[in-house]
Amino acid sequence: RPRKYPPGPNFLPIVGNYLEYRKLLQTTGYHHLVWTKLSERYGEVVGLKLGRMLTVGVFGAEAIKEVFTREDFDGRPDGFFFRLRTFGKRLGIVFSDGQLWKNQRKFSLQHLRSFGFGRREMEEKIQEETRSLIEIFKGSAGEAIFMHKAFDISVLNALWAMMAGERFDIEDARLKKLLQIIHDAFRLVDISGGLLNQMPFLRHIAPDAIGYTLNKEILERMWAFLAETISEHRKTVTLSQQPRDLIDAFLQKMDIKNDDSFTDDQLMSLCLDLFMAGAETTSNMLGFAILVMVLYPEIQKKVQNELDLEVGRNRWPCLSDRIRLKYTEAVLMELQRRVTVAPLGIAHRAVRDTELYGYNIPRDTIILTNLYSVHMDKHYWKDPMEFRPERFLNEKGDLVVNEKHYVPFGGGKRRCLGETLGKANIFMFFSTVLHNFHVEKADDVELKLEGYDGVTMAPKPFRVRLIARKD
Ligand code: HEM
Repeated sequence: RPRKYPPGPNFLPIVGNYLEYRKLLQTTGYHHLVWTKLSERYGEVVGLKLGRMLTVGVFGAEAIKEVFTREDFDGRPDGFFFRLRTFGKRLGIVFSDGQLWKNQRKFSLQHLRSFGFGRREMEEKIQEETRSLIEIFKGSAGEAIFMHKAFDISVLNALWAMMAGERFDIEDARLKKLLQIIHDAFRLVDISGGLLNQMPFLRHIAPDAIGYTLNKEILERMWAFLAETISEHRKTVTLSQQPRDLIDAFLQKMDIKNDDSFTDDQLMSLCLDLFMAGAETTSNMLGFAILVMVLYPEIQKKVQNELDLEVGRNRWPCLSDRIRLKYTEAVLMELQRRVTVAPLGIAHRAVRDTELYGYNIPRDTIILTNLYSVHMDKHYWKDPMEFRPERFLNEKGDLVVNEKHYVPFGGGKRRCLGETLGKANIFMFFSTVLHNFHVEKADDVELKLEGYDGVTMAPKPFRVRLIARKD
């Protein structure tokens, strides 16, 4: 153990704490709960060694805020698993760091904005998507339909319009398959990169068992899909025309050659990152949102009453209604708290030898911010397991939130880049579905808010019946 490393169980040779971790995973069922157990024993900062990776878990609002606000922790882990996605190099945006990440984050935000991100155009795109999806739902009204991934393509479309200037048909079989593969990829490992990162040599011995084979297959499919889109752009883009989308803007920047981080491999990696980050989280959250409506019919009724009062029956909800739809907003905030779709956030890395809470953190240690522990803090939330939207409303019915204790999108310089889009999509789809339909349970099985484990939480398959509401 490094000197004054955060407390935790003793390391074994080669495997470190891997075996103990695995045992705890079997009993708790979820990676974030393994860490919760360790935190109960060792405190706010817990130090493990998983295979060859020093990995530190950080718990509670205070300590996590410190990680978010200190530059020492702004890095992302390096290693086999992370490089596998980016041609053996450190590329992309989610798992890159240093100057390349800074340039790419700035570029992405600037250009997503110029193609509508956070603006009226984005809302219009989302509205188009809600209309298409509601049409499809109306076609199957009254039937039992699966909801755990019903929003996959719809939420991706607004992002894809800004990135690639196109939308997908909601029934597009090829894309459905691709998104299924992405869901699978997110279930395959946890955010620390799993065994592929901790003991990469195992891929030579047991490539299937540690997920190497499946991982490669998923990546190859994604690359093939993206290569096609990028090559279409390359054929038609010119330096003299206004860029049509983010891919155009990137290709133009490559031609000017004033920044060597704009390469073919980087374009592919950036698209992969944005596509995956944008596709998985929002869709899962909406799946859970519908699940909550089935689990708590009285909350569903209250949301619908508020929609009828504030929006009326003559038009559909829009983003500017949000400030008046306080209860609906509180339901969505409570949802993000209770589900914490990225329970361990996205792994950070100490970029230099540093300390946290008096413990030494060697350079390159992986830091896992346990966002779940912030949202489940008994002292702060009192009854964290309960689904109670009222905790976000004061006596006057106004929304109240303490940013330190509510971190679904992380914080600091690494905070989620897609927050505005994610929130807009969630609000628009949720409110429009409830404005149009009563949501009823379709099967006689017990439904629970607990989802599949992985990099993100995903709702398990469930079906509902959508019953059209009267105008
Ligand atoms: C409900 C929806 C979403 C949730 C809960 C969510 C949550 C998060 C969290 C917790 C992080 C990690 C913050 C950290 O490192 O400490 C993150 C990062 C990120 N998210 Fe999201 N996200 C959502 C939607 C989106 C969307 C729609 C996009 C699409 C553009 C996106 C793109 C990203 C990117 C690119 C990063 C990495 C940022 C960086 O490393 O600089 N996210 N997100």
